[in-house]
Amino acid sequence: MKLLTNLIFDSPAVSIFLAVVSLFLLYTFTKKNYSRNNTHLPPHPPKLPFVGNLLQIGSLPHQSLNFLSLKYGPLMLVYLGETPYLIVSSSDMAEAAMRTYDLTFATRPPSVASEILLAGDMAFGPYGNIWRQMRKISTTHLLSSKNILTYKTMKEEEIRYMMQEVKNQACLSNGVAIDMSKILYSFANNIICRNVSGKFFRDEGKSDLFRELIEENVAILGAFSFSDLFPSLACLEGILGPNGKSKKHKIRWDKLLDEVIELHIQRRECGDDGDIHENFVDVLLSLQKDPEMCSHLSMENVKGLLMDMFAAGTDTTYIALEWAMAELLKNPNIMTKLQYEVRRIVRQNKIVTSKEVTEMPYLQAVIKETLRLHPPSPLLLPRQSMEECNINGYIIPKGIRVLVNFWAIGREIKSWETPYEFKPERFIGSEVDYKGTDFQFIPFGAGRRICPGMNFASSTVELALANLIYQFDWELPCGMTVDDFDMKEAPGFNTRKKEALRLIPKYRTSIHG
Ligand code: HEM
Repeated sequence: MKLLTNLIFDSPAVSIFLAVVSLFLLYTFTKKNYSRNNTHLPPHPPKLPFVGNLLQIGSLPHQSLNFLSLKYGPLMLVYLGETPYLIVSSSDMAEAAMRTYDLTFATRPPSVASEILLAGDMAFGPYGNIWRQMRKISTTHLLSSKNILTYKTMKEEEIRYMMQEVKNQACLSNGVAIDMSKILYSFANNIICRNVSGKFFRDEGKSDLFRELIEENVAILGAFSFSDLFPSLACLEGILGPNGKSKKHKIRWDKLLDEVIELHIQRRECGDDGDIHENFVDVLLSLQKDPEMCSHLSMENVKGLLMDMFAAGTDTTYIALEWAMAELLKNPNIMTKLQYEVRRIVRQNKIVTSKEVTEMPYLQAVIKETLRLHPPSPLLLPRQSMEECNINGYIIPKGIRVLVNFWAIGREIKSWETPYEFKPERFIGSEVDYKGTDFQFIPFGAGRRICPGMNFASSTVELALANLIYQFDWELPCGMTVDDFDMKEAPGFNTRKKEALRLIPKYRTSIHG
């Protein structure tokens, strides 16, 4: 044997022959492998080594991705750093991903920031038993239609607070425009604080701290973390900082939530459980005592769920309200039509009630149109494939991260006539709804990860908007015309308005007596 190897390697002719054969085999093998792995992948824009397509993504990622998809198609790969993302930009492709392959795409990709910050939560957690259990708790005990009816009174109370705030600021400002963005943000924050903590949340005096922490959450979770984009350099994250920032932030959240939970435990021990069914903390503490439930609901899960409600519920509600008001000011005819509907139905009261809102189809159409043009989560929340699948002839590899660009889908010419126009009438007499079955309109997502706060959010936005336009007439700041009114989005992964919404509210004396 030794002789044979010596013969082969000692002979120049044989060596050359072997080298040529090896090179040929290597070439065909790599070529075959390369094409097997790549020919059926969705197309992608040309990319640079290491940074991939990052330089083609501007400060409004959903808009940059929409622009790229017009060239590369509704199913394309984009390399954000080293990491490939599947970008879904049409209703058909969204339906394939979120209905046909609902289970395949039911998980969220791991992310260092969310793993630190939202350990034990549901919204960013992987698909599996823990997620299923928490999802059941949210949909059955926190956000079901029955629960939402229970929250009706507290919502109406929070509306009264907001109206009073508008009134106070209008008095103080002496006819100068007031910062409505601030007021709407406080309202959205207070609604969630109230639901989480109950009627005592104002006495507890934590809402400002919650607001500060939520703002920081948006900054941390709303950006790609370094190690998500460059997994090969993940070890640098500790040195570069974001990791440490998430850890410090998590400590502040833990301290705040521990204090709130402790206050509730003490209050329950003193027998003061007046609104026990009306706040998430008490509901979750009761469930923990339930023998069937306790093994599934650790304190970490309770805190994770509470953080989810803040993180997922505050900004989104505020953004929807802010854009609805902005579009109404930009389109005075639509404002007049909506005011007419609201004021026709509500004649006597000082406040529009949740019941009256259900009789206002144009109001609902205005909100739908707002969510179409200004979806608060334009790329929904990221998903990840749990196995390889085939969509539209393309191989979608296992483990790929997925972003569904609803900002693009809401402007698809094949589904929406004059898609860039704000036209609530398109929803009048139309069956199209955001419940997750009409894939041209999925501002709350679809499939098993659809937003569980959808009904809670829509009833809050409807009630708030109806009251704002029922109780006040609105004007732009002095000297500003509709054409000057800024409608740009702020940079980032949500669609906050760039400029604060500054408006002049005018009381309707007829209802204020
Ligand atoms: C206008 C307001 C809102 C919008 C537009 C919105 C939108 C969304 C979207 C797009 C998703 C991802 C769905 C998917 O992956 O298919 C989501 C998930 C979620 N939302 Fe909302 N949301 C809103 C309000 C709320 C509220 C008020 C709450 C709670 C109080 C809430 C709680 C959640 C939770 C917990 C998840 C994660 C669900 C899961 O992963 O299983 N959302 N939301």
